[in-house]
Amino acid sequence: MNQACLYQRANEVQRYDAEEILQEYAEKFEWRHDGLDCLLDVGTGSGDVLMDFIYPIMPKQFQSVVGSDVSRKMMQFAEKCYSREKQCSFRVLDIATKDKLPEDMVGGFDHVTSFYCLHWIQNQRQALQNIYDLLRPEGGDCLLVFLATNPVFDVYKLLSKSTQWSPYMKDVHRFISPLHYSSDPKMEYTKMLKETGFTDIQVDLKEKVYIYEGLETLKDNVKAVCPFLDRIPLSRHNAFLDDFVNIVSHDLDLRHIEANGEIQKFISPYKLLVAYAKKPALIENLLNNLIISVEAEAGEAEEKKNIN
Ligand SMILES: C[S@@+](CC[C@H](N)C(=O)[O-])C[C@H]1O[C@@H](n2cnc3c(N)ncnc32)[C@H](O)[C@@H]1O
Ligand SMILES: CC(C)=CCC/C(C)=C/CC/C(C)=C/C(=O)O
Repeated sequence: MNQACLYQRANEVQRYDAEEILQEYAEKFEWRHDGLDCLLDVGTGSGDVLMDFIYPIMPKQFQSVVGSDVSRKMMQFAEKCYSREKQCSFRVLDIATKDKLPEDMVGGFDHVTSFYCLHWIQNQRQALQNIYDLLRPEGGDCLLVFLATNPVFDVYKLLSKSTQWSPYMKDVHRFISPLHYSSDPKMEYTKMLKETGFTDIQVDLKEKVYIYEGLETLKDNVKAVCPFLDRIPLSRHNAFLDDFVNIVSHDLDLRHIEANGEIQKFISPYKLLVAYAKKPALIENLLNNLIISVEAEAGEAEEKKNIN
């Protein structure tokens, strides 16, 4: 991710989706009876999505809203912009960490949200386990929104094969959504949520299209999120972006030129995965596990009976 201010200026599609998803799913959150809810947002970035769309839906006397991100620069930027807001703080946190989570965060949240972050992570199971552990032992819920597929990943793949850019993109697979090539992202993610211990799972896969109005709009969005630009000498950025646009236009055929031949639009068909799930209360979880093991034993006994 590149400069927080650049990202905040070029995140229209992320903002649009966050606002739309929260309008549809906010009512699913199970707020605490005492209203003293704590929410953690994962992959908060520059903070405007958290503060403009999530912060306003918190209960009146909520206890805390914590933005988190693996990028220290993003958290410093968000801190500078929003630290005056009540009960709001920002933490550096790698949601895919295999290390121990910060002790003061484990089991500390009633709700975890994440918007346009989890497709940056290959180890989805580790991220889900960490999200599960960050929720309270007495239960909580999460709303996770990220890209299952996006043409940008196909562009990255093609660019990584070119002699010019391959030296900077040898690890391109790290930046392609782990569900981009999945035949059934919804089933795959539902299975991962179940295996992590989540219940009341609702996973939706939303087919969407975003239209980038003009070449500079597209290039600004690429500059804001493309992880390879930081590795390429500044003097070659324009060449990279031109090759990016050429692939979009000619290889993927996603450019539309208006009749007058001047205005270019770039069409981005993508699939957004939206997952809501609950972490059951400890006792409920124990009962769930007991039911699962009893059912498994019953199944084995039935199989043995049929064999004999
Ligand atoms: C596209 S931005 C999304 C920001 C904001 N949620 C929004 O919707 O505009 C993705 C963010 O995820 C962060 N990110 C990437 N990998 C992460 C990880 N392993 N743990 C936490 N944050 C991560 C990036 O640093 C970046 O700020
Ligand atoms: C036409 C086309 C290929 C558009 C894609 C533009 C673009 C830069 C999409 C970024 C998707 C992404 C990884 C967003 C994010 O993580 O916030």
